[in-house]
Amino acid sequence: MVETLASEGVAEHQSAPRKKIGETLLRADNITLAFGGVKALTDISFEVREHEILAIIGPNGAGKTSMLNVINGFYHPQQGRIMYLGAERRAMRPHLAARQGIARTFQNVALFKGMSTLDNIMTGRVLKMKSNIFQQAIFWGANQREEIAHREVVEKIIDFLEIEAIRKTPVGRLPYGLQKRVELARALAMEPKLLLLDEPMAGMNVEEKEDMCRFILDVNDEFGTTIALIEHDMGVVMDISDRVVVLDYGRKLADGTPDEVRANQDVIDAYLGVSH
Ligand SMILES: Nc1ncnc2c1ncn2[C@@H]1O[C@H](COP(=O)(O)OP(=O)(O)OP(=O)(O)O)[C@@H](O)[C@H]1O
Repeated sequence: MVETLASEGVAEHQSAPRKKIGETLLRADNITLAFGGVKALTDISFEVREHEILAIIGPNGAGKTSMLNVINGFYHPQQGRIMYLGAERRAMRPHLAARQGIARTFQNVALFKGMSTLDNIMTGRVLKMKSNIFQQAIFWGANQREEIAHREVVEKIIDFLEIEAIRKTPVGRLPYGLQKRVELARALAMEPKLLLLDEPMAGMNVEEKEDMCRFILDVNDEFGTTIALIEHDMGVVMDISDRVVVLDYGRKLADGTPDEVRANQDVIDAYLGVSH
C-alpha cells in the first residue's frame, strides 16, 4: 500500500545536510519503455549524483521497478539513453552492468534459500574472482590468496551489517527482515559504485525498518556508496533521501529535495488520487 505524504514522521522531518554530493554518476535521458501497448516509462530524465541517496517513488504501476531494470541493463528502452561515469552506456546485460559497479536488490528477496548467509554473500564476489572454478578446485597458491582476500571483504560486510550470528544459517530459515539484510550484504559484496534497492523495507515491521534505514545511511556514509532506492514508506523516503524523483503513470511528475517534492501540488494530487 502506498502511504500518503502526510504519514507519521514526515511533517517533523528536517533534512540536515550530511555530506558532500558529488558529480553526476548516472543520467537517464528521455527514457521511453513500452511492453506492447503498455507504456511503462515515457520520456523520463533524471540524474543520480555521486554519494547521494535518491528515492524513486510513485503509486503502484508508476514505472519504478521498470526504471531500475533499465538502469541495470535488464530492460532495453525503445528510446533514450543511459549516461554512466560520463559516457553513454551501450545496451548491456545485468552482469555487465554489475561489472561496471551497479548492484541491486529485488522487491522479493532473491537469495539461494538452501545456502548459508556466508555462501550467499560470497556469490556477490563471483564477478570479482579472477580464477575459474577449475583453478579454485585445485585451491593452492594464488587461488588460495584470492579466496582469502574475498573472504576478508565478506567478513567486513558481515561485521558491518551485524549478521555474525547467522553466518552459517541457511537463509530460508531466517526471518524476512534478516533475509533482506543478507541480500543487501550480497549486493555490497560487489563493492558497487551505485546500489539499486527495490523496496528494501517492504514487508518489514517497524523495528526491522529502523535497522534497515540505519544500515542504508551507514553504507552511504561509510563506504560513500551512491544509492537509488524505491520505497513506498513516505516517512522513510523523506527521512533518508537527499533527493526524490516522483513517477506517475510512467511519467516524471517531480524531481527535487524531499521538502520540494512534499510541497509540489502535482505530487500531492497524485497521492491523494485527484483524477487525471
Ligand atoms: N515485463 C513486463 N511485461 C509487461 N508489462 C510490464 C512488464 N514490466 C512492467 N510492466 C508494466 O509496466 C508498468 C509499470 O510497472 P512497474 O513494475 O515498473 O511499476 P512500479 O511503479 O514498480 O509498480 P509497483 O509499485 O507496483 O511495484 C505496469 O503497467 C506494468 O504492468
